[in-house]
Amino acid sequence: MKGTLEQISIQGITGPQQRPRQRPGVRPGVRPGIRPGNRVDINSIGNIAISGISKIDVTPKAPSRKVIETALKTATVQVRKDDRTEQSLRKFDTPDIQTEGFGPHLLTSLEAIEISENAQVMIETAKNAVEKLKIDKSQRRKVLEQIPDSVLNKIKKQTRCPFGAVQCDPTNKYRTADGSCNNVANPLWGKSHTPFERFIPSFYEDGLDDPRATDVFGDPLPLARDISVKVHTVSDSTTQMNDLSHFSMEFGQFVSHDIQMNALSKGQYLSNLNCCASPQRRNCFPIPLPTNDPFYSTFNRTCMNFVRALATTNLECELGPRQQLNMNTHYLDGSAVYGSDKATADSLREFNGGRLKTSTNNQLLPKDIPNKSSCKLPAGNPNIKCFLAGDPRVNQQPALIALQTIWMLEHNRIAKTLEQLNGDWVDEKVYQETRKIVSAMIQHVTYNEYLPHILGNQQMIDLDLKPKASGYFTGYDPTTKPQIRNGFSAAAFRFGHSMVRQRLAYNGPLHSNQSPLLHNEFLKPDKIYDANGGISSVTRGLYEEFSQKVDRKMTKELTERLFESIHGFGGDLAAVNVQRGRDHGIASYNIWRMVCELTPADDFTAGITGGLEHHSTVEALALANTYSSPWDIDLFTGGVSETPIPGGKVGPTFACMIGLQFRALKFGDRFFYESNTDVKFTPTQLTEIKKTTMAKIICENTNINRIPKDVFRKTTTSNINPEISCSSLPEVILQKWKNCVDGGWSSFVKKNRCVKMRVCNKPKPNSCGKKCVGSPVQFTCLNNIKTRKNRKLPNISGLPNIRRKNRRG
Ligand code: HEM
Ligand SMILES: [Ca+2]
Repeated sequence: MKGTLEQISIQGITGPQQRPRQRPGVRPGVRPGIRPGNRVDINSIGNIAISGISKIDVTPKAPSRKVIETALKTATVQVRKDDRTEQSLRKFDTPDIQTEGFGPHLLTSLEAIEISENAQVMIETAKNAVEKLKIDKSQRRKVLEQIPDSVLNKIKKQTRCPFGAVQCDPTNKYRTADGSCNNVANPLWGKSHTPFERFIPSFYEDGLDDPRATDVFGDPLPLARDISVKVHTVSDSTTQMNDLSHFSMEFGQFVSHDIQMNALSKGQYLSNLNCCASPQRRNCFPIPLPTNDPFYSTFNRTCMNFVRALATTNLECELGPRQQLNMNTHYLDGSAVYGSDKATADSLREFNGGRLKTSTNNQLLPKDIPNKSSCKLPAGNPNIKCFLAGDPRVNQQPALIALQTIWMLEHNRIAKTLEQLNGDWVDEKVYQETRKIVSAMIQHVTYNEYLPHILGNQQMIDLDLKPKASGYFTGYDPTTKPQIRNGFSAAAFRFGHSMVRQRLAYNGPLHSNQSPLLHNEFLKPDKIYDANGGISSVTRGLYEEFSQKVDRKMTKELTERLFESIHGFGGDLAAVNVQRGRDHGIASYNIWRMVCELTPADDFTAGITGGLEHHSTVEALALANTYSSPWDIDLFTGGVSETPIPGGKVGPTFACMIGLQFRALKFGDRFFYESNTDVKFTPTQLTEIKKTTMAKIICENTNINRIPKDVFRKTTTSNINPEISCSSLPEVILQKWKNCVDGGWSSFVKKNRCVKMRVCNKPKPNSCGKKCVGSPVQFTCLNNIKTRKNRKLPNISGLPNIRRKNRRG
């Protein structure tokens, strides 16, 4: 098995100097990889590839302590020098909204920048050490893995590893704001501001840091923009889906914003790097635009800004390849609504009745008065402001604002009811219980409604992703790493970009439709305030329209006009996706096929095993016209252009990667809503949560009163998915949360002079089935009892277990 990967790694991926000039003719027989079902060990998928790839040769010895210490000294000087260069080039930096192509994905936190400052030294140290020993690029990572802990620990101390210990409260029944302490043994797993995990190791040009750049023949890879033009850009309007609604697209983006936000590099004082003006800077990786570019050449543009993601070490702060930082909690935990750290969470709270802050008659998200989120405000209307939510990208476009608003309103609706039901609950209790319910609802809608449409029923069953019709899920596995995987974030889950329509519909075609082009709506909150817009009309527009198919094609609104302020100067999201994959050292498409137990392509022949097996002729041709070898295909490009699997919307490679990620998010989350862990819902509460549908949540929080049962499918006027009355949709009965506090004890009653006992009777029986905590008996007059044996226990009816236990002593 390993031999197979060895061959491929030599021929396909390890470095230009080792690559043959002819096509790699490898046809491995048995492939290591991922099998469906319970045997999947998500954590070890990377190891399969590591063990295979690293056996290329005998691994040279790890650098000695002395080499590493010298490397560290040099690195420290180097990073300081780089810092000075950055200072001197800061004249090129621009503030957010004045930066061409600025979008809220560039809102990097100060915390991320601080983490990266430390990491930069570690990565430079690693590079210096392997260069000093003249270690081949293909073996650098492996060599660094051999460094003994004693040496590593010393370096870690010197460079102050930013991923230090956290204090956990073992009695906390709720998720922490930053996701820490979810996994008791590994409290940092899934915390915000920690690195993305990897399914398989990185594939950097130099083995550690430089973006993937050369093809299997040693020539430069095709330019990201060329790939976008030849594979991803099409004239709009032709590739509608025939079932899923545009709401499916938007929900995907909302889920994406819950589980990940990549920290991108910034210039001095949180301004933006202008990489076209200063490409030599350490985090610049601008996208060249070909002189014959069909669109940008008209505007004489030759370069598109692109900044690298901030560098970090891995969570263990080891000396190794560059990693990237997730600023959000990795868990699917409602962080897009609540925030990914305590300060943000607090800033969004009313601190009254458990509610979240609102604006505009409690109908809209709170306003960002200092305008830190940098959206575009219309002139002459001072009431219109950008919005605030748990995820800073909320203002990116109105459909996202609408969904963010709906979930915030759902929180406040539930909080109000819980407060009414439980007069004795303080603000904190209402907030946390409501947050627990809302996070559970987000998870339920994702696993019950959204994912089956994307992955198809079979993949849901194979990976045990389907919620049970009733009862608990018992598969919580504290050894499963929940973290978002780099390949998922930088490529696979970006499949949703292909579903984006050219136009955003307000009110929907069944109701006086208005459909402006998407680029006109980027960063604009005004329609949300508008009587003709508003969240109801945006939401209706989403389920009354089809989404675009998941295929290689993306609307020109995204590939030519992303966040444009002047026509011709917008961005290209397809090119950015390709460039981001290279920036993160994501392995090429064929490698991921192998990881997923699919046969890699040796040639561009469509539809046959060993060729582009899961591509149609037209898609294969587009790839053949772009790449010299199928071994070079970028993961985003190769994956998004696969023919969808039966019953799903993405091809087999992305279905595998997305499926495994959501499996990790289910099996590795102690707070997963369906899980039978110490923080579980009561059985009756879980039954209620499972009644949640996205349609009902929309009904509850907008002025929509007729809606299709499945908003992920486009509504029709036939009887396939017709609009029905909101009142006919099942309701989550919040009464099941009434007084759901631990039971209360009666006062102690003395029995037989020595033993006191009490009865669990407040309320009686407890309305949500919770027991009293602690022992019903207490021994107070031990001095009256001669020996334990002699102790006479009272005959407490209904407590047989306790008696037996006490007898055993
Ligand atoms: C109008 C709709 C959308 C727009 C304008 C948009 C725009 C963007 C932008 C500008 C980025 C940052 C790219 C980079 O610098 O690497 C991004 C990242 C991403 N997008 Fe979208 N997107 C949209 C919808 C979606 C949808 C529907 C999905 C998934 C179903 C999705 C998934 C992702 C993912 C996974 C990332 C990487 C996130 C990260 O690592 O921070 N996006 N998107
Ligand atoms: Ca999260």
